[in-house]
Amino acid sequence: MSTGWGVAHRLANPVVGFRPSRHCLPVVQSARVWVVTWPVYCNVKALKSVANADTVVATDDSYGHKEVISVNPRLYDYLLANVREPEILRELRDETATMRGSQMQVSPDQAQLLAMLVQILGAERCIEVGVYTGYSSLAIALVLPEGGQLVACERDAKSLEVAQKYYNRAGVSKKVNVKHGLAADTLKSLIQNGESSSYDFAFVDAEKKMYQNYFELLLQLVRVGGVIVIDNVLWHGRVADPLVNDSKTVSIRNFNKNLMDDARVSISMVPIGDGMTICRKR
Ligand SMILES: C[S@@+](CC[C@H](N)C(=O)[O-])C[C@H]1O[C@@H](n2cnc3c(N)ncnc32)[C@H](O)[C@@H]1O
Repeated sequence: MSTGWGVAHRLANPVVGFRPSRHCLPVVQSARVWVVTWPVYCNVKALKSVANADTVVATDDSYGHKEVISVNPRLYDYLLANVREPEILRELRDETATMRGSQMQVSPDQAQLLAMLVQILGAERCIEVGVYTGYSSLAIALVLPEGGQLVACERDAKSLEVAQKYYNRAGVSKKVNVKHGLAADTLKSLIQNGESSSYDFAFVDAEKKMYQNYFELLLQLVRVGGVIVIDNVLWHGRVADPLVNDSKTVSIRNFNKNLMDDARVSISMVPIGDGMTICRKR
């Protein structure tokens, strides 16, 4: 289990603050960047007011006076200190932090939630769309029973080399069926193979504009009661900003709206990492 959270992790994760020097404290959270100077950081009163301003996001009537909080850097550090991250995942995270695209990796708290869902479901057959260097897939594979299977879809061979190395090191390579290629093609071929309704759990974390496509294919592959988790549904907060209308944001926004109206699944949008929606097939 890890005991500390290094700069590498902080740089790799979009919701985590990081402290590169004693003189400034840049904080990246939900696409906003603040710079808090060191004297301010050291001033407990000032820090408290920063924390209060950024932590409580709603107490008004429209939320029934419920105090709704947002995760600020200090609180997120606390949250991370309460994640049980297996050593092998920490090592993979450290190695990935030196690589291009490391910010794409799910955060340790997200990986822990995925593993928890797999365990609650008693899942044996899983699919991941978008493996990168394998952090989330390894978190899933580690909790699969002997004989469990994870179909891991990824188009980038170089990333898969790293993932495969860690599957081997963790002793889970028998549980991971790596599919190198376009994820939609892999999912279609599973359906053609007669594997519809045979999967318990799926995690989607690849091309954002393909989310609706992946979802439709996975809905065929997952059994009734099975779960599909979609990452990046809050898209750095851009989905909620009507002034942001780039194609990826619009695509995720439309996907979220379609999901709201989709009677085939129960849904829960969770503000963890960059936002995840958990869908249970009805
Ligand atoms: C956000 S990253 C996945 C991160 C991974 N879940 C983790 O936690 O480490 C997205 C990955 O999806 C892959 N990808 C994007 N489009 C794809 C596609 N059409 N088919 C297969 N993989 C794709 C990218 O190469 C990238 O490695």
